[in-house]
Amino acid sequence: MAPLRIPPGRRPTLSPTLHGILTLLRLLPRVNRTKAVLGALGVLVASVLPVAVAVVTGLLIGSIDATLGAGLSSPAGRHTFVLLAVAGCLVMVQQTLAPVLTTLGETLGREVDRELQQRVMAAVGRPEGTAHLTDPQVLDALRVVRGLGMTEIDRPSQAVGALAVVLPAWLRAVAAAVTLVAFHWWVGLLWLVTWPVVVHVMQREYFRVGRVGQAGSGALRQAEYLRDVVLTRPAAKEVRLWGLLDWLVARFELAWQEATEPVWRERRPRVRVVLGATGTVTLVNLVSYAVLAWAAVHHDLGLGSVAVYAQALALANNYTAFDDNNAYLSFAGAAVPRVLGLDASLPAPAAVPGRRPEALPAGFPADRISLSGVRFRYPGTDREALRGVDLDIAAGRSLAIVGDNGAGKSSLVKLLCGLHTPTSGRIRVDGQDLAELGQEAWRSRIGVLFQDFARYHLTAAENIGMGAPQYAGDRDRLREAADRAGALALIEGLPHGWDTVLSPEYTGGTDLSGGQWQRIALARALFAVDAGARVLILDEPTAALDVRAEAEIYERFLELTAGLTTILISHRFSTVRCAERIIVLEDGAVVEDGGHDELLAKQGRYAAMFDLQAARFVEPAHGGEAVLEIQATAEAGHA
Ligand SMILES: Nc1ncnc2c1ncn2[C@@H]1O[C@H](COP(=O)(O)OP(=O)(O)OP(=O)(O)O)[C@@H](O)[C@H]1O
Repeated sequence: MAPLRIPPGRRPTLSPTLHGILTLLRLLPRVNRTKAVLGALGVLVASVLPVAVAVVTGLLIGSIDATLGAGLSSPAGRHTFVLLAVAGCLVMVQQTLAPVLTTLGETLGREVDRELQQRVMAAVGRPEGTAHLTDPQVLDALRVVRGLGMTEIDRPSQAVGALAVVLPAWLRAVAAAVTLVAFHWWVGLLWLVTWPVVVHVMQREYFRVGRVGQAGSGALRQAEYLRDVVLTRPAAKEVRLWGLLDWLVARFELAWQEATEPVWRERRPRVRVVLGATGTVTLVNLVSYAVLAWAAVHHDLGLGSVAVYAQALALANNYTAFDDNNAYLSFAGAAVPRVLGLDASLPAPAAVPGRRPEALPAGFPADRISLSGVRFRYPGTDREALRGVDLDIAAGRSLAIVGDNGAGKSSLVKLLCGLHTPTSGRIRVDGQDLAELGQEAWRSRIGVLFQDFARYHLTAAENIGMGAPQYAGDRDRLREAADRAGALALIEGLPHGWDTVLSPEYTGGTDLSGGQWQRIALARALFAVDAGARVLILDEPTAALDVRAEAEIYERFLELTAGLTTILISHRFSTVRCAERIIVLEDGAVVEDGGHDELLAKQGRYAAMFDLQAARFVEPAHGGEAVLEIQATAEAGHA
């Protein structure tokens, strides 16, 4: 099926920014009509008010001369007082309106975020196929929606942007306050004290709200996860097959509300603080304007001075504490220490006591890897994944680990790779404690194919080259590793060969089958071996391979692993039996240890598992004879 294309739509005749603003404005009444109407009225009043203040202030200045001539109780004097009262009222309304408008904009903005995400989820879920989920144009559009999460306001970059606006405003206000000191020292001082206090109170309030928002980030992440289940490929087939779309959209809304409700609940008491803060500013304004008027009326000031101080007062009011930028500053302020705290709590390798980061000798490990009394519990869990493992792994030999699901096989591998440290017990490599080896040097000695290996949305060359980035540009080495993993023909047959991006989500990219991906991942591990790794760890290396590929690996196992310390994990006994030595892990402990024939002869756990698997390949005769057939196969296996 051809990928869907987003229709280009009507070409905007206006600038893209203006076009976007108009589109958003059209959307607002559909999201919340009441808030949209209130917002429109608020914007109108807030735009007109400063003009009105300027006009009234001008009239006020102009009226003073007449008042001076006719006296305070004359009609001209009363006119001046009326103008003064009107100017004061207008400033008061202006100050109160700003935070109300900010809050309204924020709440409406959140609703727009939710609405857009729900719309996109519904749209992306609508087509029967999934091809559009690999269309770069569609994905580019989806990425914009992904950026609509609440975490946007936690971004330090927002704080930087806010500083660029807030700092000049603060400085202007300080300069204005200093100018007012020349009028009356205490008026200037009043402004110099009032605004920092108001800013501090408001910042504390924003910070508190920001922290509440961050506390809900778990629920928000779940909302984002549910949204992404619909928007991305991995679950796209199941979403359609089981008709999950409506359920996912409803669950998204629940999680979204769970994340955002506490924030809005917490914001309510803020009204008290906001009113207190704006009330204080209003009072300081009233006192300042009254003193200024008094001075003007009593000839203490010339007209020019009055105008200057009046402008200074207006400027002092620019020292804003209530707008979005202030909120961004404090929300990001709450996020930054959190990030720094996390950074500080994760020690750099050099901080591990006793670690010797020096290079390892060539051929390391040359003797053995020894585990003694190794116990391991994943952080935050009660159950032990490994319960006292004692094991000597001879260098240059192959060891297979078998066991039921959850027995601890992959956990053991993670410990050997140094990705986790044992809760107790020790791992030594050629006699040196693994914890004290330089981790970078140790990991360069390991080539690993994880069970859940990564499928990088990068080129075939990069996917393999990542096994040893220092040689990633060496095509001959890459070819050799790919050849040994049985991936060379596959790569050379790709549309752009080695430069093909292994993801259909990019132009010219392509996806691979599970088995093909496994060959790429095996090539990556072998590439690391070619670059000097001496330990090869293969966790389920043939699980997704076809019969022929598996047989190939089986036949070439000795050649592939020659001279290496190989640790093989597999549920496929045809692969396991290639290893020179096999251990059985059960519930986090080694319960059997020996060669394939030895363990079969033992008739223990290994033999039982082997027999069970071998029996599946035997055509059962009819009814009760099947059991006899299994037994016969088991015996044949032992022979
Ligand atoms: N990241 C993790 N966090 C917490 N517990 C984990 C984690 N990974 C594994 N476990 C638990 O540790 C135990 C051992 O898991 P492990 O993956 O080592 O088993 P396994 O033998 O490799 O299983 P399988 O054959 O299914 O791959 C299991 O009980 C599992 O639930």
